[in-house]
Amino acid sequence: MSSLKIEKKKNIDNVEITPVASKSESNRALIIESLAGTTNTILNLSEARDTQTMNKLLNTQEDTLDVIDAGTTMRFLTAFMSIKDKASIMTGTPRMCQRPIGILVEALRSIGADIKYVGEEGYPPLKINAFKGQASDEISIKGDISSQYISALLMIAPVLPNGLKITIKGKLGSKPYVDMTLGLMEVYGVKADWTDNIITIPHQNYKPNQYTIESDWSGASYWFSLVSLADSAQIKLKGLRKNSFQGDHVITSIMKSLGVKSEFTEDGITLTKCDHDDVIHIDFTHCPDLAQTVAVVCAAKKIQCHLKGLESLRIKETDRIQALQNELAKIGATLEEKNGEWLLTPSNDDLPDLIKVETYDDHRMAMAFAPLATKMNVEIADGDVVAKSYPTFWDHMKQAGFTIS
Ligand SMILES: O=C(O)C1=C[C@@H](OP(=O)(O)O)[C@@H](O)[C@H](O)C1
Ligand SMILES: C=C(OP(=O)(O)O)C(=O)O
Repeated sequence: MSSLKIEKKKNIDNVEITPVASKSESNRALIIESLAGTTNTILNLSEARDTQTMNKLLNTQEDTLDVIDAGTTMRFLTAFMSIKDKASIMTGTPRMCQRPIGILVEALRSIGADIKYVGEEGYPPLKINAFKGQASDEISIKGDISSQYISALLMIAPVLPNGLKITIKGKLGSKPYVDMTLGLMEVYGVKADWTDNIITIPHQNYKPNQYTIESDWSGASYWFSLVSLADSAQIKLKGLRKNSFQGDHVITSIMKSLGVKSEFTEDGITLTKCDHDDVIHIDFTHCPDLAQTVAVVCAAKKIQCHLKGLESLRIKETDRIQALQNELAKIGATLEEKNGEWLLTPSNDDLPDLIKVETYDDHRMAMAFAPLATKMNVEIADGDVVAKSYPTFWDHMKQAGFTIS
C-alpha cells in the first residue's frame, strides 16, 4: 500500500492523453482469440492488470488459476475452463471470493459442466472438472445481478457442439456489455440472433481477424471530471471512437450536463468547458462504472443529483455505495436512498483544503476522487489500486501538470 499526495492545481491546459486501452474489450478479445485457436490478432491490448492476468492464465499450464480481483477474468475463464477436458481451480482475492458466481455456475452445470464449490456455495473458489459433453442447448439466466455471466456464456456458445439458446429472465442490467460481447464475437465471424429476451447462437467456428482495442471510456471518464472541475481546461483524449463497443461512451452526454463539451476528431475527442445544469437525474443501470465519477463531480460542483440503477455497485470491487457515502462525507455531501432512488446532496459550505481518500481496494475510488485536486490537495491512501484497470493513471495526471509525490 503506498499513499500518494496530489497538489492542488486549478487549470489544465492543452494536454493530450491516450487513456489505457479497454480491459473489457481486451478480456473478451483474449477469450475469443483463444477459442478461435489463433494468436496475435489483438492490437493495443490493455495494460490493465485484469487483462494481463487473463493473458497469463490463458497461457499457463498450472491447475490453479488466480484471477486476483478481476471480475471479468473470473467469470469469463470459469465458462472457458468448464468446457475443457482438464480440471482446474478458479480463485482470487478474499473480495473476489465474496462476489457471487452461483448464477453462472448453475447455468454452466445445466449445459453439462462439472463444477464444485471449494468453500461457500455460490462463491469462488471453484473446482472445475473436465467437461464430459453438452447436456443441454437451452438455458435461462437472471439478467439483473451481473451481465458478465451472460457474456461468459455467449463467448463459449458457438464452440459447443449444439450451440446455445439463452433466455434472459427479468431485467437486464449492463446491457451494453452484452452488446460488446456480441459485437466482438461478430468481428471474429460469429453470428447471433437476439429476439426479445432470447439470444440464439448456433454452433459455428470463430474466424481469425485483427482487432484494435479502443481506449477505455470508463478510464476516460476521470478526464471528463477534471475538465468539469477545473477553472480552465482543454484536454485531448486519443484512441476513443465515435462508434464504440463500450457503453460508457455515454459519459459524453452525461458530462454535457456537468459542464464538459466534447468534440470528436479523427483520432479521439477534445474536451472543453461549457455551462452545467443545477440538478441532474441519471440512471446507471447500463453504465454502473460511471457512478463514482459522476457522484464526486456533483458533490464538488454543488449539483444535486438523483441517481438510479446503483444496485450492482454493492457487489463490485467493494460496496461502492458505502464507500461513496464514507468518502463524500469528507467534502460534506450525503448520498441517501429516498423513494426508490439515491439522492446526492452537496454541502452548502466551502470545500475543505485537503481530503484524505480511502480506496477500499477499489481502483475507481482512487480515480474518481483524484480530480478533486483541481479544488483541494488530495491524499489517496493506496495509489497502487489503479493498476487493476489503468496502471498509468498517475503518470498521465503528472503529464497533465499535477505534482504527485
Ligand atoms: O463485462 C464487462 O466487461 C463488465 C461489465 C460490468 O459488470 P456487471 O455486468 O457486473 O455490471 C462492469 O461493471 C465491469 O466493470 C465490466
Ligand atoms: C466492476 C469492475 O470490474 P470487474 O467486475 O471486472 O472486477 C470495474 O472495473 O469497475
